[in-house]
Order: sequence, then structure tokens, then C-alpha cells
Amino acid sequence: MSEKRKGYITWDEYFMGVAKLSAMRSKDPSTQVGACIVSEDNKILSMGYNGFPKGCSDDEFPWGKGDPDDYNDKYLYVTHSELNAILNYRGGSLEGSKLYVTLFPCNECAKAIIQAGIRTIIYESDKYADTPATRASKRMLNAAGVRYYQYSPTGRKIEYYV
Ligand SMILES: Nc1nc(=O)n([C@H]2C[C@H](O)[C@@H](COP(=O)(O)O)O2)cc1CO
Ligand SMILES: [Zn+2]
Repeated sequence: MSEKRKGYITWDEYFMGVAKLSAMRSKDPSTQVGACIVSEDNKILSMGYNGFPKGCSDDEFPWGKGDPDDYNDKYLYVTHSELNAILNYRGGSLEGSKLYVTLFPCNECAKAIIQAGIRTIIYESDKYADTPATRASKRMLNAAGVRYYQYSPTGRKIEYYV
């Protein structure tokens, strides 16, 4: 056997796969989001998923939304996967890096993405495309010249057994 194996996964499948694995750690009963930040030369720098900040117990803080009392709304407490991935990175600069994320970033994360120097976003779902948060996000990303494109799945089922 002198030729390389065929059927190995692409870089996009690899990193979106890592983002999805990360999302599976989320405790949010409604939407689980995962992110993976990668250097220009395809090395993983950081990962994250949506969750409460350190010390804010997943069992004590509220996971609900739409509670008449905003104080008990998860949106006040959750850190988004993208921001967690940015904050989890302790190695220095993210300048020029790429972000793989399972859901299009919101406006608040867009600010952090732009300021961190992330230059490319590869996203899977855009299920909140019509919301002001996503529209404002695209407005800022476009102005800042951050490139984004939707991940196109190959249809390959990613499973591994030795
Ligand atoms: N890009 C994103 N990254 C995220 O981590 N999130 C988080 C915030 C919430 O925990 C959850 C969305 O909850 P819901 O609105 O579908 O019930 O996903 C949300 C978005 C949407 O912009
Ligand atoms: Zn966000």
C-alpha cells in the first residue's frame, strides 16, 4: 500500500466537528452552540460552548426564557459559545484566526470577534437570521471586513472506531 488513504475528513469537517462536540457540553435545554477557533495554519487555539460563567451553578441559575420576571431569564446570564472560546484563549493574540461556530454569531459576539482580530467565520445554522441581533451582527462584520460563509456538509457521517 503506497498511496494515502482516501475518505479522510476535510479541515472544515474537522473543525466544525470539534465545534459540534463542544456544543454537546451545553446545558441549555433549547439551543446548544459550540465554537472552535483555529489559526491561519489550521491549528486549534480554543473552544467554547454556551453556558453560565464560572461559579454560577447550572443547577441554581435559570435555564428558562420568557419568564415574566426578566431577572429569571437565561439571557441575562448565559455566555455565548463564541465569547467563551475567545475568553478561554490564554495564548496571546487571535489576530488573523478563523472561528467555526454552529450558529451565526449575535451582535455582542460580533463586537468581540472583530476586536479580537478574528478574520473569518464559518457557521452552520443561521436560524436567527431575521432577528435584529443577527442583522446588526452582519452589519458590523461587513463593515469590519470579517469574511463569513456557511459550512456545507459533505453528507459524510463522522464516526470513528479503531
Ligand atoms: N450565536 C449564538 N451563540 C450562542 O451561544 N447562543 C446561545 C445563547 C443561548 O444560550 C442559546 C440560544 O437560546 P434560544 O434563544 O434558542 O433559546 O444559545 C446564541 C447565539 C445566537 O446568536
Ligand atoms: Zn453571541
